[in-house]
Amino acid sequence: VKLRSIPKESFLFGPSPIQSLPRLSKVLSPDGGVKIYAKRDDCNSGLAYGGNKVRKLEYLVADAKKQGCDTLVSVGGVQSNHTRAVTAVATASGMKAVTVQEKWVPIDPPLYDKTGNILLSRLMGGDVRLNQEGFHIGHKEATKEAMDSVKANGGKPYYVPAGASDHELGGLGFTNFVVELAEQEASMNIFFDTLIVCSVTGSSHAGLIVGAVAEGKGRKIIGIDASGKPVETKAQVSRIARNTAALLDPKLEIPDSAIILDERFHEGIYGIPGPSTIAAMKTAAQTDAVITDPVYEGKSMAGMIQLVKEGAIKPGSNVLYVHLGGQPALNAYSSYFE
Ligand SMILES: Cc1ncc(COP(=O)(O)O)c(CNC2(C(=O)O)CC2)c1O
Repeated sequence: VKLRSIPKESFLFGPSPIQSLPRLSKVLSPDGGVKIYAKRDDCNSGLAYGGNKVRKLEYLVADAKKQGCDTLVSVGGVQSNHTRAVTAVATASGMKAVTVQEKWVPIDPPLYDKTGNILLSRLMGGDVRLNQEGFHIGHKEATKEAMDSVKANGGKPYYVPAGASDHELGGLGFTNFVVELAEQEASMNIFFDTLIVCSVTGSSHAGLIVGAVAEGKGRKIIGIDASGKPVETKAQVSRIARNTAALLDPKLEIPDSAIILDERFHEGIYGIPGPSTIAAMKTAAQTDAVITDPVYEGKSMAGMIQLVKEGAIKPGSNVLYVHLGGQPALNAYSSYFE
């Protein structure tokens, strides 16, 4: 109830589509024991390829407007989907965007800082500021400088942390995702007992946990770490989940058992695909033409494939792959697919 009373923008087309993946299901569960579907948050909005950040930013942009801000300031890697989404929602809302893009991934393949997400941000007129700072999911010094520069120019900046995650409103988007999912399940007459989601700055995963615990239907949320720093990610997921629960219903307890992060698929480092990521991307693309990216969804797809294959997901399960986006960055990683 409280969730519906919190203001949000309308950046989404409506409920993101739920798609059956029959050929992938057949490959992973030949006896039909496990059925796999995807909820396509990568197709959730007309704003510059949409994705999970657009869903989260519905709440943060409403807050920015309430505060009379005119510029969104945020941070990510060179090929950040998040900073592209911040630029998109700012532009569509008649606001400006300043994005600090750091060297979160220690590689320099052809066109890495010219194509994909950063190209989109520039095309939308974003103020894109590159630096050489390394990866971390926390708050970064360079964003403070960017905030100060906006103020110095008479602007009123609104700070959006990495991934729109470590923010009071960061978990609401994906808590609302579960409400939306339940409505779709009712009309489809199905229940997805297991959700698989990529986890890095953690508020997509955290929001799903809050939604699942609040609805009390025993829905299992399995986060697949892609940060390569699972201790930090798990701590941030836990913190965001508990802060979001407290915001919505002080009596809502998030048990440790609800916070599941599988650390086997990050391939040792954020932002670089390894063999299992590339193989998973090809499996998804070559069964149901589901396109994933080498930084995020390719790693959660690898996680889902392994979890189904090893029998960690019991027969009779309906598994929902939560597709959060990321495809534009593929163009910066073409050298990995030659
Ligand atoms: C396509 C895609 N899938 C999953 C995730 C992980 O989501 P969380 O950050 O909410 O854990 C991202 C995040 N991306 C970040 C970015 O800067 O793009 C915040 C890290 C993502 O873009």
